[in-house]
Amino acid sequence: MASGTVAPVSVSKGAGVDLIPHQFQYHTTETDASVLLYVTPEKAQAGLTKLVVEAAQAAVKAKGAFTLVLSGGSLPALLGPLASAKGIDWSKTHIFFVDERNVPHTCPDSTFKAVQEALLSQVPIPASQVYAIAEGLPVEQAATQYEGRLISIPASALPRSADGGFPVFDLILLGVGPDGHVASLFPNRPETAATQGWVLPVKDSPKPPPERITMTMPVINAAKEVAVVALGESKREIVQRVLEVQALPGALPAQLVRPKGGKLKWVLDVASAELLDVASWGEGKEFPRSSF
Ligand SMILES: O=C1O[C@H](COP(=O)(O)O)[C@@H](O)[C@H](O)[C@H]1O
Repeated sequence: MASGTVAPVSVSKGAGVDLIPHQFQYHTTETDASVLLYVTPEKAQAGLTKLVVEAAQAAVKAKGAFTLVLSGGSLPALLGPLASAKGIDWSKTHIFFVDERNVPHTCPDSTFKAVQEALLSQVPIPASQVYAIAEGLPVEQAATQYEGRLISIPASALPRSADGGFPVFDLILLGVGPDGHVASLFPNRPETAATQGWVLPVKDSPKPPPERITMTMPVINAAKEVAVVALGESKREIVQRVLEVQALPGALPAQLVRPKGGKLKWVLDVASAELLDVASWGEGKEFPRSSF
């Protein structure tokens, strides 16, 4: 058995059958993990919207602020419905980027640009609450500056973890690349193995553009909730590898995502879940857990 994994699994079907046709709970020693499997990408998008609204409401009720961390790639295009969703107080919402490309905000590669167009331009969020990467800096400085901005946020809005003093974001939305990378934490790279630091520079990313900044795995794993969103046929192979095949150390960053004491959710649709051995899930499925 992989270290840190504990069966059994309780399968709960029918929690909001329309939006969540199948919800599979995985309980591990570190995190409360589940897979939300939707029949269509549209229903998955609606499920993602609901998940964000619920996290926002809980965070504002608990501490008067909601910290939401976003990824790039295919994720921003799914965020549009949040603009009209009821229940998010944008004046109390703070937006961060789990990783960002070191490019101008006008560049098509900029995650900030994609999120701005899909969501932020549609909602009344104060500009000071959107934590974009600084433009035009060498990537090391961009990472240091981003980390410094996070450190300056009071613990009342962004608490620190008891274990290591990492920021505890309310919700981090991740994508997963075909090689299993999350954020800009790529397989077999030193940034992925980092156990210290909040934000690191990436100078030669295997996926273009080469310069990026990224939050570290300990920051991701300090979050209250992490949702990995993987929709469509192009994700089916990596979803199966991450959820069902224990990788060699360092080979699959997505298998390192285990928010300590927080919740982990995988948001899938039928196309991305097609290669999963769903029939065996009710018999005590374990999440594979590789190390770096
Ligand atoms: O480069 C990146 O890739 C991942 C995955 O993107 P996807 O398009 O395959 O969904 C993304 O999560 C990350 O933020 C981004 O910088």
